[in-house]
Amino acid sequence: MSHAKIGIIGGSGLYKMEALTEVEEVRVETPFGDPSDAVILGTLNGTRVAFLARHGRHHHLLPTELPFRANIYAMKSLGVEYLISASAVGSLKTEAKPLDMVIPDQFIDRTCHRISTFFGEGVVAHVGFGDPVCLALARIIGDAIASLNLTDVTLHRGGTYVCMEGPAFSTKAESNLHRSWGATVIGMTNVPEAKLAREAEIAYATLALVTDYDCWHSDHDSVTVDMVIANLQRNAVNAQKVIQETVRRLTQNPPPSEAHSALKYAILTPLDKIPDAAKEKLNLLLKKYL
Ligand SMILES: CSC[C@H]1O[C@H](OP(=O)(O)O)[C@H](O)[C@@H]1O
Ligand SMILES: Nc1ncnc2[nH]cnc12
Repeated sequence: MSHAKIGIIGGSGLYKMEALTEVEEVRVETPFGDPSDAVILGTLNGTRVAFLARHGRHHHLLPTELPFRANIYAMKSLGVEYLISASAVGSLKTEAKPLDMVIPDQFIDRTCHRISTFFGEGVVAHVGFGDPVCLALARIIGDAIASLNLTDVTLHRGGTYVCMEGPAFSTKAESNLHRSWGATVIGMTNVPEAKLAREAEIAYATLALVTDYDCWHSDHDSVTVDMVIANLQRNAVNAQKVIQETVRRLTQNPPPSEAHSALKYAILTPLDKIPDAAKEKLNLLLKKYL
């Protein structure tokens, strides 16, 4: 059966993992519809991983259109316990330069058209999200970057990722507002994913690849799609090296994660009052508690 403990969601400019061998393409059916694309199962230095192109391999889905629930459910159904998100981000701080890598440890949610929960329809749950990424996984990604001594890349451990709705980029007023909040980077995708991963008890962390200075920096042009993709392409080989090294470290030493028991005290509805339809739809997430 198709199975992988480690999942990777590749964002803008990272549509494929070149180093995968023994590749198997799986179309996963979920109660939440189709994922963004087929999940690519492959082997990375002896470890089976599941890779998904967040916007589809041909980048046909807007951030608002992403089937976040289907994507996370698909990863869960393949057995994923650790999920690495690779994402293009704009920088909100001078010191985080294009080509740098940031491992955020906080998020600010500015989305307004996303469904960011598996719950509802008779079952209520509130997961803890004070630490929105798995700090153990974040540390491993940071250690992987540090060990590679990548030229022209500065690692920033920690930082706040603002998740905006998009698809238009920010205005200068918004960009300066986000800066005044002390945020480090901005993107359009990671918060719904992180919330759903937490509900699915998957440890989630982000490798944020800086592609631009958004639109606030007087010495740099405002962000354009060309700029994002050009810088991401310059960094795609490095990003894949980081993912490979992270997978190697995770395989050698999979850390305990609080995310793996996130639902333990989160479900409010008495189990015997949860409607059968909801129990069936969410069986994959709820079965260990039923
Ligand atoms: C192509 S620029 C805007 C686009 O890039 C980022 O995507 P991802 O997080 O999937 O790498 C950003 O969030 C926007 O979706
Ligand atoms: N400046 C920016 N704003 C939002 N998402 C981005 N992705 C890459 N750069 C971005």
